Amino acid sequence: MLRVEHVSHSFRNAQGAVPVLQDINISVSKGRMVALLGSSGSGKSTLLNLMAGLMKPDAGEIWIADQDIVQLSENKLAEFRRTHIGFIFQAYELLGNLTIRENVELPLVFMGVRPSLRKTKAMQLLEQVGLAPKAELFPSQLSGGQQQRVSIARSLITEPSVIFADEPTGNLDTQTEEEIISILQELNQELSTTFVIVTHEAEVAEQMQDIITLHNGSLVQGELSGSDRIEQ
Ligand SMILES: Nc1ncnc2c1ncn2[C@@H]1O[C@H](COP(=O)(O)OP(=O)(O)OP(=O)(O)O)[C@@H](O)[C@H]1O
Repeated sequence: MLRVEHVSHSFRNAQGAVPVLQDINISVSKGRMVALLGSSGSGKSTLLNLMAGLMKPDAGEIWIADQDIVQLSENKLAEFRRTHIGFIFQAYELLGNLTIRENVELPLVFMGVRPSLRKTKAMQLLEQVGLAPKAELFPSQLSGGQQQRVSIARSLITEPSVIFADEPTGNLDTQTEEEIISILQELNQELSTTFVIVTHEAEVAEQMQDIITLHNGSLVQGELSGSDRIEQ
C-alpha cells in the first residue's frame, strides 16, 4: 500500500549538502497503524513530508496506491494528494473564520463536491469523532483536543488511502493524548484507513500496530513489528 524504496535526502546550506535521510526502505500494508518514532532531529518530519508528497527526495521511490509519487508532475502530485492523502498537523491548522463543519468540508470544496453531499459527509465524520453537537461553532470555541478531533475528521473526508499525522498529540495533555489515540485507533478499525503517525514518545508509539524507528536519518534495524509480536 505504502512503500518507500531507497529514499535519501539532503538539505543544502552555505557549507553544502547536509544528509538527513540515508537509504530508507519501508513497507506498510493497507489498514495498518504505524508509528514513526525517533528523537528530535532524527529525520521523522522530513520522511513524513516526503511520503505525503510535500517534498521530493533526492533519490528513491515512494509508492502509494500503485503510484510512484516521486515521478508525478507538480499538478498531478497536487491532485494525487487531494484524493489519496490525508494530513493531521500537531497544531491542528483549522481556519478560524470557518465553522467546525465548514473546516471538515473544505477538502471536498476543492474537489468540487456539491454542498449537500459535503455537509452530509462532514456531519457523519463529526458524529464519529463525537463533535456533531458543536458543528456550527468556530475553532476558537473548542479545546485543543476537540480541535484535533476536527482536524482528524477533515483528514478523513476525502476517504484517503493513507493519513499522515505529525505529532498529533504533541500539544495535548496526557489524558487528551489518550483520547485522541483511542479515536485514531477506532477510526483505523472502522474505516481500514492506513495511518502513519510521527512521534518522539515511545509510550505513544507502543500503542500502534508497528513501530518504525529512525536514528540519525537511518532506520534502526531489528525492530519487531506489531504483527511479529503477536505471532511470537
Ligand atoms: N529546511 C531545512 N533546511 C535545512 N535543514 C533542515 C531543514 N529541515 C530539517 N532540517 C534538518 O534535518 C534534520 C532532520 O529534521 P526533521 O525535522 O526531519 O527531524 P525530526 O525528527 O522531525 O525532529 P523534531 O522531532 O525535532 O521535529 C535536522 O537536523 C534538521 O535540522
